[in-house]
Amino acid sequence: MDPLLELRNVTFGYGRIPTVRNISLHIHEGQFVAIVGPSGAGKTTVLKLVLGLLSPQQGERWCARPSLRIGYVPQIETVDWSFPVTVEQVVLMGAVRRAPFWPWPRRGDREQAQRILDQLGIGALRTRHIRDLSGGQQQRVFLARALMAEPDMLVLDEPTAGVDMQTAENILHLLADLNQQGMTILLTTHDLNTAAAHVPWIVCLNETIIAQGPPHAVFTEEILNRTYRADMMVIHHEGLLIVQQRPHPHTLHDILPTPVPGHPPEESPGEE
Ligand SMILES: Nc1ncnc2c1ncn2[C@@H]1O[C@H](COP(=O)(O)OP(=O)(O)OP(=O)(O)O)[C@@H](O)[C@H]1O
Repeated sequence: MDPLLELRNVTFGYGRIPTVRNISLHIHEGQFVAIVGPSGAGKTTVLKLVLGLLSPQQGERWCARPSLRIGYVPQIETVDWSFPVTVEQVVLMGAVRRAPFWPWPRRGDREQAQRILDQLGIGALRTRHIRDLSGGQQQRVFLARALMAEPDMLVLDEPTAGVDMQTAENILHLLADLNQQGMTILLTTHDLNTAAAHVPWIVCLNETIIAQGPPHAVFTEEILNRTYRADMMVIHHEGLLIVQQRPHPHTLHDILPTPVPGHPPEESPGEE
């Protein structure tokens, strides 16, 4: 089967030096893919190449059809919150994109927005101001906006950034459910453990693709060390894969005070 979208040996740089090199990525219909890698590895850059917001300097972006609709969920940190809008207004912006010549929401659109919000577990927040929501709730609102446009594929930049572990788990679970219903999903994340538990195809990126495959195949110490250029540790526990950076003994030694025998450590100033 042909992929829905492909990057073919793509190289791109913002300046003269390439930011990402020789990226070959196939996204097939119904796939659920996570790009992982350290800060500055080029994850967002690859998403922008997939979205067509950046053009390859070498290689090419190939789409199965020109009408392919991609729903984009940006990093919530990049959104300007001073704009006074309600949850429903944000979600309805997705419908405007779908029918750009009809700027007013139709009753059917309102009902669809409510259905999507209910599906994402935030139906009760419809009239709330977006600024007053938690990070996890805001993330769902932007996911709802993307779904409102009835996309063929969802692209999410760091959907679990800035939320607690439980919320991150819920968001990934929700995306896994959408994928089960047939949605093609590509995301970036720093959260290796949640990705290992929920995402069936992982792309390890650091300027170029170091490896890609199912979590058990790519989350090895060798591949992670090359991806993160750090000493990574992989633990298999009760069927789960747990990834952690190995604590550096010198760092710990530098941080902790050396205890003097016979003298209890002093209490830090300012603490009651
Ligand atoms: N618009 C831009 N102009 C110039 N350089 C940029 C621009 N956007 C990103 N870069 C640089 O390109 C490199 C890759 O950035 P990118 O945002 O793709 O990384 P990332 O893996 O998504 O990082 P993070 O995990 O921190 O979000 C970084 O060194 C960054 O400073």
